[in-house]
Amino acid sequence: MPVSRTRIKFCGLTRPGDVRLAVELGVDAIGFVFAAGSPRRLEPGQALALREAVPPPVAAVALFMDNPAEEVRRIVRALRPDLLQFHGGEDETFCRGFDRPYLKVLAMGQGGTEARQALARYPSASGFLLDGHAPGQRGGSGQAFDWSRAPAPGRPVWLAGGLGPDNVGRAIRAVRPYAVDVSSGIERAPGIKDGAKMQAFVEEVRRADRSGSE
Ligand SMILES: O=C(O)c1ccccc1NCC(=O)[C@H](O)[C@H](O)COP(=O)(O)O
Repeated sequence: MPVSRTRIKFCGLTRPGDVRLAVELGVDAIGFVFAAGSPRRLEPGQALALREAVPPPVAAVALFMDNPAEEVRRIVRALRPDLLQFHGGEDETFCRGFDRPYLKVLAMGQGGTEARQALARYPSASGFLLDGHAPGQRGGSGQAFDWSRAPAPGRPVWLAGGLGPDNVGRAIRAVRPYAVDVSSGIERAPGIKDGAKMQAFVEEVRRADRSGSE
């Protein structure tokens, strides 16, 4: 039986060495944060150097949270990201306005009951990233949610929120997502990734995929 491969996204990288290690470890996507107030937020010049360290087929993901459209346009022009990720109250018209595929984030934390309704509001979304924070909160919070509440939208689910080497195997078995996404679970400080945790996370995802095919 072929092994189904859970894709991996590392998010909130700020250092070239961490990007190089992520690529060597074989992750499928690397997220760069432009959300205001994030300790992982990048300045455009810094982001360009990091983006250039991401070779195809690894996807460079630009991440926003209610950023003004002109700022999103400027970053898309400069970085040429493969995928956008919208974490705030951005509606379908806004999200599809940058000529790039995008993920819409659904906040699944306490009070996040609108997830299922939200699926129908983003018909052009390439997929949905389910995150553990509450609506209106920033991501990168290390908060998990009850995976049994994960919707099955018929489009790729990127599972996030409080994942790490210790629980990502259980998360994969519970949700069978298209991809898993992690930020604080592979860090020693916000934006400062830990190489050993990065490697352990990838190994645990591969282990879960192998056990899923046995
Ligand atoms: O990472 C941030 O600082 C951030 C700030 C504002 C909005 C979103 C943010 N991160 C988005 C991500 O895709 C994170 O990887 C996701 O929320 C999971 O984070 P964690 O629970 O720390 O693994």
